[in-house]
Amino acid sequence: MEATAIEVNGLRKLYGGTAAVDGLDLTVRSGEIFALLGPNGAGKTTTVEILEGYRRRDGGQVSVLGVDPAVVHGRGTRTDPAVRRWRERVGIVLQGTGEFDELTVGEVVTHFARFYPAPDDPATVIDRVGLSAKARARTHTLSGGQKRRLDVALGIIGRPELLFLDEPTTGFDPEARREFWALIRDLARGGTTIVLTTHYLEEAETLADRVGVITAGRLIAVDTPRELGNRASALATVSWRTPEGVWERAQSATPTALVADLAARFGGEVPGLTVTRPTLEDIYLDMIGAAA
Ligand SMILES: Nc1ncnc2c1ncn2[C@@H]1O[C@H](COP(=O)(O)OP(=O)(O)OP(=O)(O)O)[C@@H](O)[C@H]1O
Repeated sequence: MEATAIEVNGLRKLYGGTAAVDGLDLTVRSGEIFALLGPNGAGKTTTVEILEGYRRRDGGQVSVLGVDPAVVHGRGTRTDPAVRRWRERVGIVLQGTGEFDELTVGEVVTHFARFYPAPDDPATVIDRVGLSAKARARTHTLSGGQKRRLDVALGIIGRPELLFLDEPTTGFDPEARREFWALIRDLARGGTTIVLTTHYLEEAETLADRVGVITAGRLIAVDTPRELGNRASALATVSWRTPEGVWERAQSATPTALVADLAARFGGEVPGLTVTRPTLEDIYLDMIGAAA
């Protein structure tokens, strides 16, 4: 397996002369969960679809599992064994399986399994995405969240090395989202590299080894969720309640010293004490605000 799953240098994509992706550099390591964050229209989907081989690019170098995805656009590539082999190694979670409305969940997953040389067992995959109770239901009868789970099942049935998920948990209820996160972690533990786009900062924080922030077609920051934008060393906010019942708050670079001081002042327990650092969402919003 390559140490680097995805390498992108100077990627450009123009729509009618306007750059939607404008010199984007990106490296995704094999085996990591990488989350792409960015406001609406930043260029996330365009970037991901170029990596998947679904869109052509106008400039830059791209390597996905050691292959330039642009090969899929060449003549006669549908039948080229090397291109087919690459496609089998890359899993994509598409939105919607409309044309299979009349088939059951089990039939659709079994049908997709036939496209792959060494697919997972359809019943196991249906169980993993939490759709066992719906295995015999026609897909047009599924709820929005259940359809999304089916999309995920179709993305992983071929046991891909690299899985792309574009806003995978939109429309999920909180419990379904947590189950989905467990599934993604499980896939990553099994060695699958995962690239996801999301607008849920909690999702990025919980799942991602690293996050990348895209604004205006460029990657402006990459780091672990804990370290992004110097988050780990950002000022902490300490708040507490005075004996008179008034809430106080102070920002501090040395919150431990402040808390020790308060403990001494109160002679023990500090009423209502909390120490917080900026959330990933705070840092992210600052970052895209500054880039705008
Ligand atoms: N087929 C297209 N034709 C013309 N412009 C397009 C096309 N697809 C995307 N764009 C434009 O490219 C820019 C980037 O779009 P993209 O879908 O990549 O953003 P995104 O970061 O995925 O946004 P979102 O978070 O809303 O999904 C936007 O300004 C969009 O209007």
